[in-house]
Amino acid sequence: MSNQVGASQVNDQGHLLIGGVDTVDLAKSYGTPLIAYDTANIRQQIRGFKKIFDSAGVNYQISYASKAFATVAMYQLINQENINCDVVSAGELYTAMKAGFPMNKVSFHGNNKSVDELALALDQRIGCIIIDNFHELHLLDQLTTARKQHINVMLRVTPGISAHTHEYVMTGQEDSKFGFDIKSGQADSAIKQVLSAEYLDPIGAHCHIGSQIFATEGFIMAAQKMMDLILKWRNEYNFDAPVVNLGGGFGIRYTDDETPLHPEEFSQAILEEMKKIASKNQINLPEIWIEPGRSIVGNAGTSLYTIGSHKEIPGVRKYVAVDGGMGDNIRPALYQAKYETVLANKINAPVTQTVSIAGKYCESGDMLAWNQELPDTHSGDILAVLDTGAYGYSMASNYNRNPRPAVVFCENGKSQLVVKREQLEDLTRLDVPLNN
Ligand SMILES: Cc1ncc(COP(=O)(O)O)c(C=O)c1O
Ligand SMILES: N[C@@H](CCCC[NH3+])C(=O)O
Repeated sequence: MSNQVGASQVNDQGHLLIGGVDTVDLAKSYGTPLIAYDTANIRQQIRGFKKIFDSAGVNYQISYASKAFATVAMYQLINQENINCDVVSAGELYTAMKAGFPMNKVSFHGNNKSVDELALALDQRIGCIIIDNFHELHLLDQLTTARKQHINVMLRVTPGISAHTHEYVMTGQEDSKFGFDIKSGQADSAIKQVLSAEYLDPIGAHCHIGSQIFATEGFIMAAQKMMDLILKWRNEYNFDAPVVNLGGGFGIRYTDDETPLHPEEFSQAILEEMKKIASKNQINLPEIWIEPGRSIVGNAGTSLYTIGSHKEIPGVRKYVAVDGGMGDNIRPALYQAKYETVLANKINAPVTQTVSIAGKYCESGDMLAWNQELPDTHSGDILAVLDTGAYGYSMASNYNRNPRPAVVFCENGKSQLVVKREQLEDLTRLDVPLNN
């Protein structure tokens, strides 16, 4: 059994518990594939990020990067925990609206926001638009001028930091599609344009160096670059940026050999560095924003599947196939992401085999996990893939016309369905038959 499952997560029948709920019961009640969240874990992560800033009494915002997992119930939970969120599309913004999330606590990211998306953000009077490029700056200037409507804006800049992570999720390096480049002076031209735009109210600068980052060094370097930038803006353009947003990217443990930092450690490192630079330059500490996504929901989610077929190639490999796969978790296929699995209905049974977990999609690359040490497996057993809470459901697809799974929240021994399982009729809902 994986070290990631503690004794408190197993009941007398040897079944895995999530938020105190028996996963075998969850599979029976809601069917599989099913993504089950331990919502106490989500709350604990959020409170961990807040703790250090709260005890230091500084101004800060935790803005949940909702691309990691965005559903109505999730925005409601985030609101219960009284933090902000960021969205990257009209779809995420709409979901937050449906959840009754306070629009003044939303910021909007994206490297190619459409006119309609910007207009929706303005209609909703959201808290802040994080401008990514000159095209967007121009569009937003035109829109706000036509409406005579002010909006808070931040500039997303690329600080030129290459964080050690998968190249597809690196974003802070110079050669990136995101943000205004600092080195070549784009960030400076952009702030000048914002300062001369009547209805754009600049509140600061944003950067995001990448995702699944394990060390604090990258964030410390980012803090230095961002503070250098706002000091330059202060000296050259007389603009005192009230906010420095250092983005998200805080790494989590997916496998036993990974040892990520706790939210408190990331908050502490960022706060200390920002304070040090502010005091060295004798300026007030700006409000610090961070945007964790994965680290808020990643470890809280578990995907439950029912085992179906087995295939053993003697001397080569044994495949165990489950009733989901790349449609509900594309990460192994896309990033070679690694996960650990347990047999949820026989968690204490002795390990007898090394198997690889195959999905049901028509792709050889549709594998969920390789070389897993598991007890004997039979069709009908429930397999749990651990730590799938971030970028699993939010990147789900209907490939092969498989319906997307249901999602439940579990806390204090109770479960609540928060996303229904897609039905076959949902798959053709948008199809238009030929008319001749
Ligand atoms: C601008 C921005 N902020 C925050 C995040 C959240 O990142 P993570 O889920 O790694 O914390 C991302 C995604 O990488 C992002 O692009
Ligand atoms: N989708 C990625 C993270 C990308 C973050 C978006 N900027 C993942 O699953 O790891």
